[in-house]
Amino acid sequence: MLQKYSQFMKEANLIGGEWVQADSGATIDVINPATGLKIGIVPKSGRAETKRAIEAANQTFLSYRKTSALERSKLLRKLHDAIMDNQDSLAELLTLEQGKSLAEAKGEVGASAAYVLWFAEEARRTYGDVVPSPWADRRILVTKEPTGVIAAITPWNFPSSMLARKIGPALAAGCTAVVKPASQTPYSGLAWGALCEEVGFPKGAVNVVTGAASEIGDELCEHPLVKKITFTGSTEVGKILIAKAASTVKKVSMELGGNAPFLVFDDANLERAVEGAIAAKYRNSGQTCICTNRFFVQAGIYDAFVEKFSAAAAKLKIGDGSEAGVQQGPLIDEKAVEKVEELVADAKEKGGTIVTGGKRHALGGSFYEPTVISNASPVMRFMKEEIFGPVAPVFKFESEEEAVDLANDTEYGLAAYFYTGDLGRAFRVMEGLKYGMVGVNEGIITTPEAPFGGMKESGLGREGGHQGIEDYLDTKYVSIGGLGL
Ligand SMILES: NC(=O)C1=CN([C@@H]2O[C@H](COP(=O)(O)OP(=O)(O)OC[C@H]3O[C@@H](n4cnc5c(N)ncnc54)[C@H](OP(=O)(O)O)[C@@H]3O)[C@@H](O)[C@H]2O)C=CC1
Ligand SMILES: O=C(O)[C@H](O)CS(=O)(=O)O
Repeated sequence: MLQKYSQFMKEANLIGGEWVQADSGATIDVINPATGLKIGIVPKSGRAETKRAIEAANQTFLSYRKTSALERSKLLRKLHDAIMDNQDSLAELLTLEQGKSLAEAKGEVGASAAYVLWFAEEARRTYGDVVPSPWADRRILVTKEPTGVIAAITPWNFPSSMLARKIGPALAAGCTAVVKPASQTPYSGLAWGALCEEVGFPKGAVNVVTGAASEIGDELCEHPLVKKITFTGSTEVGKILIAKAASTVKKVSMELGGNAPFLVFDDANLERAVEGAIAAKYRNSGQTCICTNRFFVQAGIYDAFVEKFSAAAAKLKIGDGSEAGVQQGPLIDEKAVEKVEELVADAKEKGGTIVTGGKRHALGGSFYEPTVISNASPVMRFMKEEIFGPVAPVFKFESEEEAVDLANDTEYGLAAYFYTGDLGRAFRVMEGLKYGMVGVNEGIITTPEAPFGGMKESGLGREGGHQGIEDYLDTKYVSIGGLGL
């Protein structure tokens, strides 16, 4: 029987409105992480195809930039509706290539639509200014104009919603885009091209190329017609892109790695804290940049928290994300599991206690048991390294000051969470944490209305909120004389 997702499973690249193969005919296999089986292929494009995509995007930009904000807003609303009308198919495709549970995949597709709807509204609010002139015979205007062709490079962990946070504001502002999805999860990115085509965005507005990351990346970073690079992925790759983008002084938005702390104070609501901890740790099998990486629990509540938290983790249903009721899918690949195994072994060598999990799941492949490790200590690699897997080290602390110092002891600054029932403590800790996003008594905080982004080496810029469209606009100051005033 034809699977619902097949209509979106594009085994081609979208360049200037045409679905094409790589010039060389080379392809990349796409693997289902739950089964290890090949689900399809995509073109292995390189610099030449990327150059053509950039030129097509620029040709379309010359006319698309002149569309009215209202026109762009209406197109984005149609895109929102198309995503929601196809939510089940897009979610099936996402689970097939990324492995997350269908429930989480549907949630991610819903988030994609929500970001598009938000930017459909923001499109009509890119206000400028009329400034009181210091000259009686002149008038001063400040206007906002679309930046131009933007390049979007996205990771495998949220292959749909990461694009929503880039394509949404770009199209809202009047920009056009060249997209490079992650090679392990290309179909959700290619589906964006199909959806934009379906709702009537002009050919060349959104171009999607798959293939050799460094080749495509180099062309995107070096081509003078690309005016902005927006990237979500590792800090390591982000630094490469920032350096390469400097050659043509491109704007950059970077959503990079994280090392989220999760503080639980003695005065916290324990049930609420455990519920938030499960959500903040095990979403997408721990493979999100804002998943908790380090739990810090005050001494008075430590044992009770570890007991309840590990019991809840042990109950999570592991399996193929396409199966009903599954809460935890596989990790993205064997390399990801090996990294998790290294970090767990390091913790055990340094005195950590495995309370639950701590090994590969009986299902085999890249399935790993939800894991809780007590007696965690700052000498463990968890303290500095992003786990990107379903492993929760729980550290103990005594004082509020110690907790905030431990939480801030990292070069990252993306998301942080803490639970307390004390209002004064809430403000002291919120203001003391050096993170771009803070959850207070909440473990899930992402929403289109709020600016998503980090401090320090977690990145530059914000996605979502009214801030999210600013990076796709150029500010122009106009001084008008000769008016005979
Ligand atoms: N701050 C945030 O919002 C998020 C941050 N992340 C971070 O990303 C990491 C996990 O995601 P992962 O996909 O492995 O990250 P990577 O940085 O390895 O890859 C992200 C994207 O960059 C591409 N890429 C890799 N090397 C280059 C290059 N030299 N030039 C251009 N593009 C390149 C990849 O292509 P290809 O797939 O072909 O290699 C992929 O599309 C973690 O550190 C996580 O914290 C992830 C999601 C969100
Ligand atoms: O890639 C990620 O980790 C996402 O940014 C997490 S979220 O936006 O889905 O919360």
